[in-house]
Amino acid sequence: MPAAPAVAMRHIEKRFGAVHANRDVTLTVAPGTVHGIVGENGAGKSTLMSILYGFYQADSGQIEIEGRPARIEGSAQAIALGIGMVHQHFMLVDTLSALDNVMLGAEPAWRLTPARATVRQGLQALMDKTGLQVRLDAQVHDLPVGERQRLEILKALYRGARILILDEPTAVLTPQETEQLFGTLRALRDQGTTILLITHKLKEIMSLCDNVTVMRAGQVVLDTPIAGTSVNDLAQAMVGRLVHLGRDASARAVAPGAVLLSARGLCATDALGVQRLCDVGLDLRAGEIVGIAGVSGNGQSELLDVLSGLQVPVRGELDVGGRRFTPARWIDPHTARALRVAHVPEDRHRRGLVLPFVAWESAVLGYQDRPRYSAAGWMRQAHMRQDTAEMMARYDVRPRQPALRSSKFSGGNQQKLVLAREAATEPQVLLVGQPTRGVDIGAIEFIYGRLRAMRDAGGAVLLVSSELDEILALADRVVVMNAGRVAGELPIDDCSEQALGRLMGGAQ
Ligand SMILES: Nc1ncnc2c1ncn2[C@@H]1O[C@H](COP(=O)(O)OP(=O)(O)OP(=O)(O)O)[C@@H](O)[C@H]1O
Repeated sequence: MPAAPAVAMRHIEKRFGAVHANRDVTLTVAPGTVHGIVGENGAGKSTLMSILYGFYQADSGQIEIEGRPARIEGSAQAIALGIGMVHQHFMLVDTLSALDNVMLGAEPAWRLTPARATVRQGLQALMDKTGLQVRLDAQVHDLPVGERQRLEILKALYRGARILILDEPTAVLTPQETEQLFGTLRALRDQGTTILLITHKLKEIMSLCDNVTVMRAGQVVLDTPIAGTSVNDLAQAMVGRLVHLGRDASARAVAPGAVLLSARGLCATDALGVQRLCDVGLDLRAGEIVGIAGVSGNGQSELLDVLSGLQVPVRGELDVGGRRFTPARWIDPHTARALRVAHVPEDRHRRGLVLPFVAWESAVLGYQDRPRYSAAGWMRQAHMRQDTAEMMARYDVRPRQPALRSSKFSGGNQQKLVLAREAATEPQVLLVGQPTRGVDIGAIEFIYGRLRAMRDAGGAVLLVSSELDEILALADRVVVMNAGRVAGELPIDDCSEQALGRLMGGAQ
């Protein structure tokens, strides 16, 4: 007799007010397999997994775990059933050590906290078995993202997870960290763990998963073994049409025009005084997209921060909008906007939006003192709402509700809202970081179209992305950063993954 499914969710229904997030969803996951869940932003993937983890309760439907009916009313019950979840935004306490993070909340209610030595021993054994290496005594805020994620997985396994849910685990990882994670997940699967993986990266689904479920508008539209499908089939099932994400050869930029932004000799340090940018110079011309490639953490984020006025460099010069800035009087975000320099930040939660604000408030952030939005000290809310509704229609932000809190939109829809806001002022220079992180392929195609349109209208776009495919699809020339310096620059026609990879690794 075949083993019972590790997870069977049947006829799951979930509504949030008017939003029908899950409609009659049935999902069956075989034990010891990696099961992918894909779908557009807002398709209902996170909702379904949150129901499985007890974070939300379904309005109706049944759940069976390893063949037994289960009522999961909270994460404690999910954990008791052997379910673990690694969220997109990690649930760790930054100021505690890795070891303390595992101990926190792991103690059973009926007895005292287990001794540190016992937990340490248990974790060490798990690390040896799974290859998930974490420095247990380091404080979480000192750990790189990949190591924090390993800690989250380790924490779930330590609590006995046999079913592991990962929500877009690679969105924040470098390609190397992604490879490492996949190695671990394959090993865990071979040891019998069942893995549910939400991702927007269809190549990842093809390389890692045994089966995949595609969701669209709250429903399951395809459920298939990987062997019977392809990236194109999945894309078509997700968005209902063919998607083109490659280079758009027919729409190459005309020859670039005047220099719109010029930076020279930028040097910047972080809060601890460590040098992050070292003598970086850059010109952005009208009608070009300049891609900044590099392994994350090599100065790209600091470059965006310095150019957008969020950070003052220790040395360097910036010419933009007919003005020159030096560290004594550096550009600030307000001035940047006045000079038609817009910024789509890498971290939409911390810098792009104010999550408790409703969408129409987030959609005018930074622009609220424009005459259209403020008169004699009063906010002109009607204009803000009206413009937000138009932005939402133009950028297909779903649900189209300007009065919904920003936090209630799915990640991809939040991203579209930020981009819509920054594009609304028709900037001359657009500084954009990780524009499609967590965004579905249909929306990626749309965002690529918007960025190209801004370039074709004579704007200059600086694109920082950790996705090499994205840079190759969009950029007209590519600047590679390594250790805070410009390691080299290549016109797009000379860019191969190998050539870029060499520069990213520090070769000249
Ligand atoms: N707490 C909530 N209150 C109101 N609406 C919600 C809530 N959580 C989710 N939604 C809505 O339910 C729908 C499904 O959202 P969900 O987060 O499950 O999508 P998703 O497929 O995971 O999207 P993404 O890929 O962007 O993360 C969306 O329309 C979302 O706005």
